[in-house]
Amino acid sequence: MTDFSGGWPEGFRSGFACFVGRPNAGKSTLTNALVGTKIVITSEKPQTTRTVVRGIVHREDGQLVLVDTPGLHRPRTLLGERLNDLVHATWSEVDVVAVCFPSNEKIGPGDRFLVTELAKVRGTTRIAVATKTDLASPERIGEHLLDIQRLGEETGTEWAEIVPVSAVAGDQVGLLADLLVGLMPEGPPLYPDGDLTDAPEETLVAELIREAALDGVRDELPHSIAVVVEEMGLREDRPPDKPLLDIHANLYVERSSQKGIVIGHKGARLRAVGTTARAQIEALLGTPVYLDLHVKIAKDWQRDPKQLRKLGF
Ligand SMILES: Nc1nc2c(ncn2[C@@H]2O[C@H](COP(=O)(O)OP(=O)(O)OP(=O)(O)O)[C@@H](O)[C@H]2O)c(=O)[nH]1
Repeated sequence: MTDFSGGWPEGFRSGFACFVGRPNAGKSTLTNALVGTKIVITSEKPQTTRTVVRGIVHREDGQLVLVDTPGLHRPRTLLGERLNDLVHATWSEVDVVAVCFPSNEKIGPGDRFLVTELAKVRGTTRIAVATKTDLASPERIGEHLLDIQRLGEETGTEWAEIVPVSAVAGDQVGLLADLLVGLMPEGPPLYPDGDLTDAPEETLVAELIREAALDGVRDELPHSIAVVVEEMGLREDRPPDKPLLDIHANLYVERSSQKGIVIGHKGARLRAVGTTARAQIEALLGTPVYLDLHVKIAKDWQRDPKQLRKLGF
C-alpha cells in the first residue's frame, strides 16, 4: 500500500490504458498479471460488455488505470454500430492503447483491420505487445516482432514500444508496467489507493451470470443474451457472521425459442446456470449468495434503441 496523504511524489504519472487485440490474445490474463489480483473474467466473451475499469495498478511512481473495450467487429446491427462507436471513443480517450499479438499465432486480417482502425484515432500513443512468448521459440518471437514492426509501417502506425511478454510465465510483465507508467502524463493519482477496480459489482455479477448462461450455447446464441442485475443487497435480519447477499437478475433473450434453450428441459439448464454463477459470485465477493434468475424476452433487443437503452447500452 502506498500512502499519498501528504501529497503525491514529484514526477508521479497517472493515466488510462487499454489492451486490444483479437479474441484470446491474452488481454485479460495480462490485465490480471499487472494488477496482481484476479478480477477480470478470462474466457472468450462475446462483444456485449460495456467499457469498464478492469483494474488499477498502484505504484510508488505512478498509477495505471486499465480499461476494457468490447471487441471491434463489422457492424451488422444497431448494437454492433454502437459498440464500434464506443470502441473508437474509448481509444481516443485513453493515453495508451496496447495492441496484443499472440506470439504463437501469425498476424492475420483481423489484426490488420484492428490496427488500421486504430490508426484513424488521433493523439493516442500506441504500443504493441507480443503476448504468450512462453508458447513460441526465440526464432519465432524474433519473426513475430518483425511482423509487428512491418504491420506498423504498412498501416502508418508508430509503435512507441514493441514488448514481448508472457503473463503466464511472468516474463517482462514488470517491464511492461514500467513502460506503460512512463508513457502516462504527469499528474496526481486518479483513484484512491487500494481500489483494484471500480467496476460496479453489479456489472461484474451480470458478467458472471452471462458467462454461465452462454456456456455450451455460445454457437446458438452468441450475442442474444443480456443480463441485468435488478436488485442486489444484503438480506436484513441476518446475524453479522452469517450474511446473505440477495441478487435478483433478469436474463434477456430475443425470442421465445431462445428462452427454451436457456431454461432447458424442466428448468434444468437454468438451475445449472444459477449454481455455476452463484459459486463464482460467492468466490468474487466472499459472501454467501441467494441468486434469483428470471428469463425474459426482449424482442429483437439488439435492433431496438429503447431496449438497448434499458439494457444500459
Ligand atoms: N501459455 C500462455 N497462455 C496464455 C498467456 N496469456 C493468456 N493465455 C491463455 O490464453 C487464453 C486466452 O486468454 P485471455 O486473457 O482470456 O484472452 P483475451 O484476449 O482476454 O480474450 P477475449 O476476452 O476473448 O478477448 C486463456 O486460456 C489464457 O490462459 C500466456 O502468457 N501464456
